[in-house]
Amino acid sequence: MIEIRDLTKVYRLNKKQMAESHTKNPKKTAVDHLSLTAKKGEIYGLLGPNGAGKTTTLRCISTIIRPTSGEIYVDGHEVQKEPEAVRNSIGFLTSDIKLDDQFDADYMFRFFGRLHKVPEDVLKKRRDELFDYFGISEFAHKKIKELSTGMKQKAAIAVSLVHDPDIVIFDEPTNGLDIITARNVTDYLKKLRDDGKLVIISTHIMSEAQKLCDRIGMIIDGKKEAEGTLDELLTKTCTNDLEDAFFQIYSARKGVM
Ligand SMILES: Nc1ncnc2c1ncn2[C@@H]1O[C@H](COP(=O)(O)OP(=O)(O)OP(=O)(O)O)[C@@H](O)[C@H]1O
Repeated sequence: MIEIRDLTKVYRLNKKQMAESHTKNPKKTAVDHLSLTAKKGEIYGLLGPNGAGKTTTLRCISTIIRPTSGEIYVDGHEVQKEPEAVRNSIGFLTSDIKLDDQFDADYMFRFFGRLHKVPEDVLKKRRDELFDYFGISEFAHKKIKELSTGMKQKAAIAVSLVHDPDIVIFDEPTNGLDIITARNVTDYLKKLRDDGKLVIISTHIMSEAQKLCDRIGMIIDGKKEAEGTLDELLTKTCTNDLEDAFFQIYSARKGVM
């Protein structure tokens, strides 16, 4: 289970970032008093526009960055107090963690498996299963730098799952993938959910959230503006699809459109 209580993350901007953002304020609040709970056996989607604070939230859960305030519990372990225990129970995929270009997928998989202390026989079984499923075997010995975007993403997904984590946190998992590979990935996320794991993803693709997620949290300007199952969100907004529901919530928040 993941429980976020009143999470706030404020970035300190350098001069260049301030100039790029056309602001004189050196502080940027990326996540603003956000609370949510996600449980095993569900796919929870963080849905929001660019810059809403989705990646920042996932990076705080995954112990990559420290919250400014608030608490996050991952299977009962608080991320700042017990980061090791948190890292052991999660698999994290994000575009800013890249596999080393000089190595191949097979090497990276085994390297991270050993880092997570996965026994050799289990590691081989996991490798066979994941490489088969994602069709990685045929390029397992090519250097990462020689792989296409989709191949890299598939390899990164397999590596993030090497230790069979109970909680899978994927930041925009289908980013850059063609529809066949994207379907492959979302089907695997459903399988993980059906195996009783908690899957939490971020996305700005409405159709993906609509089809994949059991519950959705809509994030705008770092705040959770709505949360529920697809049916609950459609009922709440009197709409027929998630895109319309999102626009309604977005315009209520921004006072536009
Ligand atoms: N390291 C950083 N330093 C300063 N500001 C940052 C940093 N990382 C993110 N931000 C800012 O925080 C806000 C939230 O960014 P974040 O990446 O969490 O959004 P997001 O919802 O994941 O967006 P996207 O869908 O575009 O990936 C944005 O305004 C972004 O510019």
